[in-house]
Amino acid sequence: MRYLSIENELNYSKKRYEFTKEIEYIFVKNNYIQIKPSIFEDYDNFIAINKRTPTKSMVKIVSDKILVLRPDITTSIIKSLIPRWEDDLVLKLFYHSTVYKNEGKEGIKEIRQFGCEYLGEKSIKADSEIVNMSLDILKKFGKKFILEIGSSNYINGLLRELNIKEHQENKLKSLILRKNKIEIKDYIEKFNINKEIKEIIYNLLELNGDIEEVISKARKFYTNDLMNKGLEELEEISTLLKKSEYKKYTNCDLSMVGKFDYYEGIMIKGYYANVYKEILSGGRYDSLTEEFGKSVPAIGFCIDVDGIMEASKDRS
Ligand SMILES: N[C@@H](Cc1c[nH]c[nH+]1)C(=O)O
Repeated sequence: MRYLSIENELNYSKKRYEFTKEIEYIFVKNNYIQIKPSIFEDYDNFIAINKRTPTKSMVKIVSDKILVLRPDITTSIIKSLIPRWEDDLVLKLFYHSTVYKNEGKEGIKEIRQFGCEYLGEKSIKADSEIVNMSLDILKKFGKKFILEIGSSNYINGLLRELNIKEHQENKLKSLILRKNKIEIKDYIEKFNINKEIKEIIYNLLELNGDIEEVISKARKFYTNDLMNKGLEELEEISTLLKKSEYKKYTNCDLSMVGKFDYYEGIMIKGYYANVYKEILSGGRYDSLTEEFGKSVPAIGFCIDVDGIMEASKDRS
């Protein structure tokens, strides 16, 4: 961010400080404990787990081995806690930290994040708390917002049917992420894919809207076991939302692709009408914990602090 003057920069810092206190308050009120994640990640370990993160976007440091300045805080927390995990532990953690991204000519971007992780709780109780807390935060800082809900199980189950190579799947995911219908169609034309599956992929971007309607629309198409699991998880969330005043601020998007590959279950993304980018993102990621030796239920999300500040210009 470029400031006009020192005075402007200080005003911005002051405002950011006040905002961080307000966000912090929401986590503390819900019994989350603050932690300070490590700034460094082992480069090889990180890319082995997060295959879709472009290596050129990482800020590398050469010491005895190659390290990176953390591109993701969730990976860093899980790597540190899971090897010491004791059965039946339930932890609710939050952090206020920075992730680093190498943007080439534009330089290194420091992205200030707030985030939380709810670990050790498998049941819908955790999913529900995370969805509600993300909506509490979105509501606090702007008038027009939406929480999109997707399912990694649904989309991964669908892509599994294509039987394509990992790099081809990643390419397709990036086209879906950009919601580029024409390119998606052109790309899958090349493969020898069953007609029914092609039909779902062509219609994937339309599987978007009211959660109940989207689930029933998706059920009319072919589904495999993983896709069904995804729809069942969404049904649970949908049942909870029915009773909530927040339902009108939610939307289901079955074409949602997570920023990271570790999601396994529901995914969420939060947007404000007056900010062009995603402000909040997260989801369930139990499988990431298995990479570090133990299967622990895990769900969380992060918020872009500067994005929240931009959105709040519209705050009532
Ligand atoms: N670390 C994720 C957000 C998240 C937290 N917990 C789960 N997901 C991100 O940066 O987008």
